[in-house]
Amino acid sequence: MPRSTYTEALLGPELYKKVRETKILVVGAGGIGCELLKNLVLVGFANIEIIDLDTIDLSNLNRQFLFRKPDISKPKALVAAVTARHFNPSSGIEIHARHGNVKDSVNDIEWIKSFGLVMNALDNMDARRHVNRLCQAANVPLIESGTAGYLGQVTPMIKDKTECFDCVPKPAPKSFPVCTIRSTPSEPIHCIVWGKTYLFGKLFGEDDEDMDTEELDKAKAGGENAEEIENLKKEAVAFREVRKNLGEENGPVKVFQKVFNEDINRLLAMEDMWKKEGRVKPVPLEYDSIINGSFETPPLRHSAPQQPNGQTSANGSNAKEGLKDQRELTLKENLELFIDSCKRLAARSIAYPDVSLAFDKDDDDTLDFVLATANLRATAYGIANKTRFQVKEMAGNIIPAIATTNAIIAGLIVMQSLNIFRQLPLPSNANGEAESSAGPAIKNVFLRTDPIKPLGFSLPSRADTKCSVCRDIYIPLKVDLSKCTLGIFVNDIVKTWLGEANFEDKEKDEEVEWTIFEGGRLLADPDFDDNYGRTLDDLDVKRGKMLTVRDEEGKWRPVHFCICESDPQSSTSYSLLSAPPKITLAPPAPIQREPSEEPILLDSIPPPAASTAETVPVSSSTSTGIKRSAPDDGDVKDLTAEEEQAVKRRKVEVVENDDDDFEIL
Ligand SMILES: Nc1ncnc2c1ncn2[C@@H]1O[C@H](COP(=O)(O)OP(=O)(O)OP(=O)(O)O)[C@@H](O)[C@H]1O
Ligand SMILES: [Zn+2]
Repeated sequence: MPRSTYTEALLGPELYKKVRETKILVVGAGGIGCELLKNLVLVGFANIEIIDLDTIDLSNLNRQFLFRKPDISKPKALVAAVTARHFNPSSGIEIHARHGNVKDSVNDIEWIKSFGLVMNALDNMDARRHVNRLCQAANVPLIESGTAGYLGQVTPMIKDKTECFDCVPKPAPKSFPVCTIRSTPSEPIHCIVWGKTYLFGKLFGEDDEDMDTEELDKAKAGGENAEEIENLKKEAVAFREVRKNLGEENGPVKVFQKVFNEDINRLLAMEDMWKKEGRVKPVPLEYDSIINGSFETPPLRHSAPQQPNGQTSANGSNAKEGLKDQRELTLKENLELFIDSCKRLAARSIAYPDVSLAFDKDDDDTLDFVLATANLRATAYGIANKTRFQVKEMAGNIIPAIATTNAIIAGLIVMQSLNIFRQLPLPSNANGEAESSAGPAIKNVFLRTDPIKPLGFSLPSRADTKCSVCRDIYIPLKVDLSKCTLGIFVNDIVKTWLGEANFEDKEKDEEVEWTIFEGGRLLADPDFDDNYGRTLDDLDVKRGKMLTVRDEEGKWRPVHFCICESDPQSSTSYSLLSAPPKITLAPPAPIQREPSEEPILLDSIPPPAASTAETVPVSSSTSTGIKRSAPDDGDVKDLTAEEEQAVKRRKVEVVENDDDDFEIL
């Protein structure tokens, strides 16, 4: 009996038909994407497109199980599609795999409209935002997802029914004041950021004098110590000298001398700096005495176990024990590693003078350099040292990725996709009637570290009426970019076609004045028609971009014309597919979120050991139990100390997750 017999019996003929017929898009073939694709194929989704820009890396293999060692360097999407098909070979499943960026211009509104549902399995904000806007513009339901260690979430986003990805502001990337990083560090992370973004850049990165001055001027304008900023400017100039001599035999020792001795002495001379409460004066490091073992290590500012050899251990472990990368280096070892990694990097800079080096957690030379510099600086400031493993995790912004979490989240995505199919009508049946059936409510689902209640859900919030993504108006515009001028666009499309739209609350004789933007570029306004004679091509308005039209007064919501490929049959330079839309008023004030929109934990919770996708209840029965806030975005979540401990204790498979979203500085 074919596999589909059971699925059809479970889902019922109506839902199963939707599963078979709806074309779906999976964006990302990484940790979640691989699990998801396999699930979709097993359930019987028969018309799948998957897109991923990346190729397979060795570090993906421990959790992206559709890939094997011989697949390394091959496109993820292509390999994932070939492997996943074997999970359900008999059912005529079509998987169209594409190796490319979802942001490519060919992936325009017309393309996204060809899908009945989109599922994101991404790892960065930028791509998520892009897909969200496309889906909102095209009115295609999106299921957003993310994991961070043991945490995860699945969030359906449906235009006019739920909030979108951009309705909720996202936390700004973590950053530290310039002076904390450059002069007064107090935590290991400050030393790591200094080594990775400052010292590394100064010695081996692009030497951008203007950017340096700009950053320092900004810090000064922001109220940071003016004298210190002037000193830092001088320091930047001195670096240029040191950098020139880096390739010489004693170049790295000179760098050490400057950075860990002279610069620290210079800082100590600034008496005022150390008067501030809580500031701990650093101790200059001395090359010779560290090498001959006579250097007296400064005490730690926060008490931590002292090793018999004078070395301190951040975690209390013996400095000589443990796995190679999980052992703390001695001060002398850090110094030797600093000199050695400087030599290796200098040799690379000399061999390829036109290529500026960049920190990469998987590049041993750069990681060794950051490890050694961070620990030397930490020692000078009485801050606990970190192991290579810890520095790699912190400098590489690594959030442990756990295969099981990805698998659970992928299962929940499929459950939610079935809920969406139950709730939403299919485009139309043969008779042109919309098909829909009632079913369990669409929910946001959260995977948490609470062993008693690992799964929680909330009913989706309404869209924020001020959201500039999902509340705006989108119109596909098929246009021959080489023929259509901005003048035609403004006069024929905006003033004439859009001018005939039904504007909410428009006075009889009210004149609307329009401003035209592409992204952040102003192309035209009532007093600026210089570009009218230029074609859209000439103005770099390409397929996949949007021409945004705003009324000068900001009374109505903006209208975005989404540029699509022109119709080859069309004799005109553009074609609009519909009548002008209703132009609604822009909202007057931000809305207040209602307390009832807080996440609610599930009433019936599956036992932790059995918390698989199949055991997640999908009934709409809700509980008014304990309320907890959900992670706003799985992939930007910092693990708490408790969660970090849990990761270590359970010795789960911990793998690297190069999260593009989270930046230290
Ligand atoms: N703009 C984009 N277009 C297409 N695919 C994208 C885009 N941005 C990210 N991706 C893909 O999304 C997937 C996310 O998967 P995941 O979070 O497991 O990251 P990863 O890169 O595979 O793993 P790691 O970062 O730990 O090495 C990746 O395969 C990545 O290539
Ligand atoms: Zn929104």
